[in-house]
Amino acid sequence: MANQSFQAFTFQATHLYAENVTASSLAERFGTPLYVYSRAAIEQNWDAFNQHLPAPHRTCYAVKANSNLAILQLLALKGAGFDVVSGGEIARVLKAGGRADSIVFSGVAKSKAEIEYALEVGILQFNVESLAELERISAIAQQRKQQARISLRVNPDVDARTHPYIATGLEANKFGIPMRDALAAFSKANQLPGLQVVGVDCHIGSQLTELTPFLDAMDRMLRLIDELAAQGIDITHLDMGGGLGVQYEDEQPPAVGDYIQAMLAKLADYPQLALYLEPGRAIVANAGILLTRVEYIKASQKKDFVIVDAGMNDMLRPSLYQAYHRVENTVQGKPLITKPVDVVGPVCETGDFLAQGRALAAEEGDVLAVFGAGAYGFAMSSNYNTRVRPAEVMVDGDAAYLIREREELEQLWQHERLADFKC
Ligand SMILES: Cc1ncc(COP(=O)(O)O)c(C=O)c1O
Ligand SMILES: N[C@@H](CCCC[NH3+])C(=O)O
Repeated sequence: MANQSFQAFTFQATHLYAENVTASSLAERFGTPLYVYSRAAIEQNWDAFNQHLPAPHRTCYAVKANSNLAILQLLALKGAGFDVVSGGEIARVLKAGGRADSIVFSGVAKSKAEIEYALEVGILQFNVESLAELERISAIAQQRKQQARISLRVNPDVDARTHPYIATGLEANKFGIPMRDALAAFSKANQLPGLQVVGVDCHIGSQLTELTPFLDAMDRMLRLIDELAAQGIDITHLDMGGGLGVQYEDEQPPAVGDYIQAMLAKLADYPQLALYLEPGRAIVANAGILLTRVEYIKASQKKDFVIVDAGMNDMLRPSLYQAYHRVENTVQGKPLITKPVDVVGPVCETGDFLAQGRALAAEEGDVLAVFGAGAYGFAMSSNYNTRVRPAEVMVDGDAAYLIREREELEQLWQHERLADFKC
């Protein structure tokens, strides 16, 4: 609960509110499925990081968690930095008014064109994931008569104790350079003419609910920084990535302040080091819900199916990770369905569910809210089954801004062409 002092989505009497607006009025006005975000919640989550991590430290919001332009705009107005993983995300940040020199560029497969683009616009630094990438960036920077600022992402081989699909800090994962090769990699980077080595980077996974894996990884990074100093390579910042978890069900993740203070305490003997963090989920997850309307109720022997108009194409986390998201009727007070309920979508996959085995009150036409949908919700949506992706709305007090129009069918095949078949 520690990270949830502000509750953007609350029941008042029988109705769910998003800030000061009822969820049912939003569903009526904008249609469903609909992602709804709270400006105040995003700002409060951001402020928690910013307040505990003053300059020269930096918070770079991980754009992949939710890349809607209005969300990036809001964070840019608050002075955020950004962590990106593609040229597309760089372009989004710039389009939303973010500063190029606040961008760190992560990711294992940066293309030549993306590196060119990043150097062209003048990003803050590259988080480099392999020796081959070091050489590629150096060569491109040299051709452009530039020096690229780089951090090397080191894989500390620490168990993040999270879902295996979102753990990234084990040697078996594709990310970063193994710890045992790190010294050699830094020494190589230091000799490459197009590079300026500035940092050490690591990111061990997402939805972490304990401090210990972060602190273990940090100890390993600080030992490496000592060894680098002994070799004459001076590091000016340590990027510990993102990964702080949120409460979806009954997890008790550390509070932002405790998480940051524990890390800053480890820097007491390193006055030259700035700490960078790249939170995604912790900024937006609990600042968003997904509204979906009940199409049908279908009874079966052991359980009932509440069939809704949002599917795994709109919200993939339950299907992909068996992730738990709280689901509630936006109008309370109706009797519970007597059997356990699976909330399922329209997509033709058995794995198309938003919730399983729940106690729920629902009738045809009701609007349900899926909580914790602000991170990796719309961002992982698709057009599978030729379904248009949902609209997105940002609520700010009494006001609701449409920040993404619902797609239209014609847009789904606008880049397809009928072939000129010979009959
Ligand atoms: C390099 C990097 N930084 C930051 C993040 C953001 O992670 P989270 O949303 O868990 O804070 C990720 C995603 O896991 C990542 O891969
Ligand atoms: N997509 C994941 C998080 C992945 C983080 C990316 N490195 C989720 O929904 O939980």
